[in-house]
Amino acid sequence: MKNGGGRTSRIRRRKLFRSSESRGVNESYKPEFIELKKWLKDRKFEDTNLIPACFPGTGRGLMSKTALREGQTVISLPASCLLTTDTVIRSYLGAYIAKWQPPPSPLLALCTFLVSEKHAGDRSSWKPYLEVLPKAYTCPVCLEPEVVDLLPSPLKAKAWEQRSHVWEFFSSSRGFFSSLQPLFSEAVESIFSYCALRWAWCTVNTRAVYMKRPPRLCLSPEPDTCALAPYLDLLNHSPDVQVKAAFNEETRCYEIRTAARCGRHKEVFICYGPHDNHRLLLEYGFVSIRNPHACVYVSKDMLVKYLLSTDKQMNKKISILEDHDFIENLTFGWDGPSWRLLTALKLLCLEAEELFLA
Ligand SMILES: C[S@@+](CC[C@H](N)C(=O)[O-])C[C@H]1O[C@@H](n2cnc3c(N)ncnc32)[C@H](O)[C@@H]1O
Repeated sequence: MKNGGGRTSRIRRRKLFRSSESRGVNESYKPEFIELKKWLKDRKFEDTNLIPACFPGTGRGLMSKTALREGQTVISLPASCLLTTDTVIRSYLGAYIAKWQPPPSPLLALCTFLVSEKHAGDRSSWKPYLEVLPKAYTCPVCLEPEVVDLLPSPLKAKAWEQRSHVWEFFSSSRGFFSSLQPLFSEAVESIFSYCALRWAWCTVNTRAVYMKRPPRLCLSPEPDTCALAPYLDLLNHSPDVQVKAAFNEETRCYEIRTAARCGRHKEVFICYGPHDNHRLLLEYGFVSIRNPHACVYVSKDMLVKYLLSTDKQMNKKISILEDHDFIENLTFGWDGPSWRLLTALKLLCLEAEELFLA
């Protein structure tokens, strides 16, 4: 048909739409990526099959230059490119960390290094990496309070918890920041401000890869598991892909292997975990449209409102659920109610005599 309303043209349009959905615009010509590639090369990173690109659905990410086979290593980043607590302790901050009591946490060490290097600007040997990091984030801690209040519960409560957690992280670190004054000509309060620390916290939270480091006496005993991996951290999340990601002790590289084939000029994804959209927004500041883990939360208030308003055993039933940690994370997913929700509903629907037998 010539008017474009027929079946063939509908199929063609659908195909075109699908391919344009994943088609990225090459960004490797941008000065910040040219500098980053040079910096990585100096640290023995061998150019990969990937190039930075901007995608209509997911924003900035990495695109395959060639088709990728199943099991192929897509990126292999030498240890010298990774930013870990080892990097921080070996730096000018090491002596100050070693002196400070109680010892700073691994997270505080990483965040302090990021803020300090960002402040150093052109003098920082990490400048090419810092230049490609986002200037701002969209995690709830960065949103206006009025926007946080529009989030659905229980995400709203978790978002407020995140804001107090980051504020507390900042307040409790002020003493340590003061101890760094000899390193700077400006007042540390203006360098290690709340906004600067929040930016560093979001950088680590949204971009770090998992890499377990042995405990160190100069750091607090919290798990030391975060490493910043320049360039590799441009990979976006898809709930549908499977990859193998780990530090290879033999090659001394952090490696990512595909578990399935990937076409040429397609966005290459990794999976950040089987997260629902609440968790993705909270931890990474985005939601995934076709998320198989998406779910709707059913709150205690909703259960009480629709099930129990006339039930004389209501308080007892609710307290049983609370005692057994069954009042939170009750969800409906694509397949219907979760096992937790069904279990809670079964208990809430028991007759009085059944409840005493239970
Ligand atoms: C590890 S970084 C990935 C690279 C990032 N897009 C960038 O430009 O630097 C993680 C961040 O990328 C974004 N992101 C990751 N996967 C996404 C997706 N499927 N859709 C939209 N944004 C995504 C989120 O902002 C997330 O916090």
